[in-house]
Amino acid sequence: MSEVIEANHRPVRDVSATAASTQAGPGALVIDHVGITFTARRDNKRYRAIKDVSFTVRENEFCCVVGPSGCGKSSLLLAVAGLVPASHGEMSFDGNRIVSPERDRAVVFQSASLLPWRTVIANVSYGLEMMKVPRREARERSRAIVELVGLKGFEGHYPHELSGGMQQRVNLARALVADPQLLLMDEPFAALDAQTREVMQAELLRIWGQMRKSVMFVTHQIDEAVFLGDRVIVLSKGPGTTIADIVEVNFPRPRSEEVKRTPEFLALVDRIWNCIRSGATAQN
Ligand SMILES: Nc1ncnc2c1ncn2[C@@H]1O[C@H](COP(=O)(O)OP(=O)(O)OP(=O)(O)O)[C@@H](O)[C@H]1O
Repeated sequence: MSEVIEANHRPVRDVSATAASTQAGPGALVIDHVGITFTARRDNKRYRAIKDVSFTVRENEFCCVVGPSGCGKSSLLLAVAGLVPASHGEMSFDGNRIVSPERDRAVVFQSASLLPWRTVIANVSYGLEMMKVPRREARERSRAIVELVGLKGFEGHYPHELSGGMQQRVNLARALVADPQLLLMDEPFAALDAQTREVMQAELLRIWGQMRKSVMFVTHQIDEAVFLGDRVIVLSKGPGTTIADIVEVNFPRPRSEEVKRTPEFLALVDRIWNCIRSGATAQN
């Protein structure tokens, strides 16, 4: 749910913005007192999705974002991608202000949206073709990424010949092939069955371990966030979403499924779950 707002709303600044900006090193994503509003077509009024959110994603960090349905997770991710403007606040990546989509940031959505008339390798190389990368180089880079995501041998397959998990691997390869510094993932495994989802979580960690990108990963699944992330940002209930908690996850890497059965893991899941369930409001 979003909140209708007055036309002249101005955000209140507090100490967390300063903290967010100064702790960020090079290669960091800085989200500094960002708010997001939408103008609804139905009544032309402005509705606030995100009220005031500040956090950083450090270079090479795997940062997960969770929160109640409708709290604005996807909107925030789209804003970082440069696809939705912030109504106030600032966002920067690697020191550059975010105002539009750029090649340093790639997005992976829940739906793979592959081009059905193109093979796996042609889907993956499409972005490079658009960037006018020479054909041979584009093919070589695409082959390497297809292998990295575990699809060696399937280069000539068409999307309809692939399982949902394999399609999502292609989707990931499409995002990675242009070598972005920041990967933005919006519920990428939500449409997969539980077993495939677990496989893909492990695969994503393996790939991330090899490529070491910064990742902002939005999910509904708290255990997924704790399993994957170095930190979990917990957003408060909308409307007027802020940050409810920031949870450090210190399990050693590489992580295996076993960690999910440890008391420490379950305690973190519980902490986040209680925070979301209680409809917590801002502490940070
Ligand atoms: N393009 C848009 N126009 C108007 N309102 C929008 C638009 N996109 C999102 N919203 C509103 O902003 C709020 C946040 O939506 P958003 O999809 O970002 O939340 P979410 O936390 O990702 O939700 P979910 O977990 O259910 O996917 C919602 O109230 C939604 O209706």
